Amino acid sequence: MEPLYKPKEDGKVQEVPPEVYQALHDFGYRSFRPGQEMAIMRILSGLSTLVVLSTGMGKSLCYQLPAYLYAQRSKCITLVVSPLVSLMDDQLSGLPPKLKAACIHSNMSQKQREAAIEKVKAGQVHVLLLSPEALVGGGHSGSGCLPPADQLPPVAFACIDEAHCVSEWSHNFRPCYLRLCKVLRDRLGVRCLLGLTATATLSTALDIARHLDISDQEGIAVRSAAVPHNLQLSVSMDRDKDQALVSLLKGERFGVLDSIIVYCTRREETNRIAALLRTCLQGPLKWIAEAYHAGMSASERRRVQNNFMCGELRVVVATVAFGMGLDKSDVRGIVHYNMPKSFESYVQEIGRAGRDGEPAHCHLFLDPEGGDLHELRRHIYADTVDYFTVKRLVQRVFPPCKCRQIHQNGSGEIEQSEGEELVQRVCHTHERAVPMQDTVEALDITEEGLETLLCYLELHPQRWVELLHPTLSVCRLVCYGGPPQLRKLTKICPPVAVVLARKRLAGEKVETCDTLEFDVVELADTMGWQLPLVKRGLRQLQWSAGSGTGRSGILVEFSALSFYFRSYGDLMPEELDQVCAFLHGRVQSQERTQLYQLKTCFKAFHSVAYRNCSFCMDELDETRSLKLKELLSDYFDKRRDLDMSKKYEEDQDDEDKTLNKCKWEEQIRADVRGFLASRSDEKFSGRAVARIFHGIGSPCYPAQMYGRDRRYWRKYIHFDFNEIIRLATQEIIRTR
Ligand SMILES: Nc1ncnc2c1ncn2[C@@H]1O[C@H](COP(=O)(O)OP(=O)(O)OP(=O)(O)O)[C@@H](O)[C@H]1O
Repeated sequence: MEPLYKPKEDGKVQEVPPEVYQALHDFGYRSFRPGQEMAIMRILSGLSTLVVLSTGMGKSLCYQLPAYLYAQRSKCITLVVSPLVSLMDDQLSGLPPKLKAACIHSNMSQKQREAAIEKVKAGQVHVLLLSPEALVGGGHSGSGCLPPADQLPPVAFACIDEAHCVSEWSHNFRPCYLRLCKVLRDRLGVRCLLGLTATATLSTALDIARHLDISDQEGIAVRSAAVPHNLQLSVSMDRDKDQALVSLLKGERFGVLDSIIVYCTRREETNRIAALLRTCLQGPLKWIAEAYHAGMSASERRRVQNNFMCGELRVVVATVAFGMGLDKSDVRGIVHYNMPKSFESYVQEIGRAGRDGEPAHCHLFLDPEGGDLHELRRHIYADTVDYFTVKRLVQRVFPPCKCRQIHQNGSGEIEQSEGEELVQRVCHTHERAVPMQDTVEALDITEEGLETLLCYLELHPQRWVELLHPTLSVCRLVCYGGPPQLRKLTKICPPVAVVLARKRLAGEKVETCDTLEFDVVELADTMGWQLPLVKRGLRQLQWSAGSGTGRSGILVEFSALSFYFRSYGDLMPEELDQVCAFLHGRVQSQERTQLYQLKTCFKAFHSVAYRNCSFCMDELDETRSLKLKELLSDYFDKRRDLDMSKKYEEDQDDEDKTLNKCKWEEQIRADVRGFLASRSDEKFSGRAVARIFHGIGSPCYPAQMYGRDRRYWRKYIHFDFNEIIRLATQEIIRTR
């Protein structure tokens, strides 16, 4: 769609016209907050923009105002993609009354979704809120919920909330976000994208900007200070954290504060600590402390949140589930009972305090033994895969094709150039499907993990694969009229003829056959037909020709939700090795980068920590608070490599490692042998054992089952994960 204003000759935006100020007033605001003006003018000029602004600084206006102004000029919609389905209804009701909006997400019934789409088609909606899955597909349906672009009003622009999820180096990469940009551009013809995020380092912001096709300098509209000035930060390393927490909340700094959130990592802990605080604290408020976590019922959570919002509840002891979308400006204190998983999380969580600009206090308890650090490391290891698994995946993604053979038969030889033999690509890619559930079980990786690996292949400069929408790939066709009915089908339905002919070639008896089951993606690809056409043709077999509504006595079912993509089939063995090496290297860099960041985070907190909280519970030494803020802005504002694996390697403390090795190696080996003997009827890889020793569940070795044996589960959480893999693999080979 045409932008509302033309950018100036030099690509910069025009002065803000009066109608924009008018709209701002219509929304009930007197002036713009920093950054809003620039972002809004860029969107109205059709220039893609990334807005990085701390929570509560007013990011939403950056899409609301342009959406409103575009809709004033012509019939169009603005798409807003937001990953927090649970907050979508709140977001909807929080929109300015002038903006008409609807939402579509996977938790809605089919009927509700259809009603929303009807409203959109009828032009009654300015803003359509969507979950990423509703836009790009995923989950069980495997397809998005939106009708084709030609049935929708033109899209003015699309806003991507939590835009950091698009960067594979961000603290919260979501592979479906990559597909999201593609779908918006290719399928819906969107040219102007607005990315919103509260937390991104400068380097991540540049990476996000690249994905949003923002090339100009001003594309990253705003970057606010990492930590607001009104927050006072402190860290301490107490041996008895429970006692320290109670003392802190009774001390002069926190004792007078009304609204406090205490963040814990584990759900069970929130209950325990809330009970502890109820016992140890007394006060005028009706409820002193309550727990909040995602495992509680929706009504319980609502009750706790409401009591906190209206000021009747002083302390909420919560997991990070609490606070997203919380619009309470006078939260006065944030306490981290455990170390947060990254600087991004820390900044986001403390950013929930003092939004009204008044002073607020934040305190973090750092485990002196590094217990939290070990706990957080587990999550990093949970996502990584070994070389062998990568190889098995690569075999599934690049099954060999016959293109080279056919090409050679045709042209006689492979072309040569300047005396060197070149690997000539003769295959122009094939459409393939890899069933999700099967692969999850066979490779013992989560669906999300698999999708991430496929994304890496797509992001590689050589574009090893091109990802398409997930699809159902297995077709089952049953002829209730028996084998003669199936044979008749071969005359009217070429795909059925091909499947049957292949069976015959494979030496199967087709005369008695009345049921077929086949990979419809592979079939369509071999025939050179488009998949939707083949599927439609097959589906139509269920209806009698001519009669319109009569059943034909043929059942056609599609199942097995699969990753669906285009990939080459003529990769030489050395190229396949290269692909494996690339993927494995990528996974390792990611693991090391995250480990490095985690360690950096721990070191930073450690460098400003008091020995115990008695040093900061009554008053605060400003210098340590300022030093932590400096470390945080250094982290967020300096440009540095996204891949920090080299730094991690440099940083590895060899001495420490060998010390650990000598002390633990024999014991770990003995435990591996003991573990294998106790489960002699099962098969384990070194990684599977290491996961169990670290207390990490996986699709094939779930925590519910393996966590019961307390002898081994989590036993070596403090010990280097990769080292356990090495030891376990050696022991496994030895016991074979
Ligand atoms: N220009 C403005 N003038 C005054 N108030 C504003 C302005 N823009 C936004 N606000 C107010 O600031 C508050 C926070 O805005 P908003 O919810 O958009 O923040 P946000 O950056 O999206 O936060 P989060 O990251 O939590 O989603 C809202 O109450 C909103 O009404």
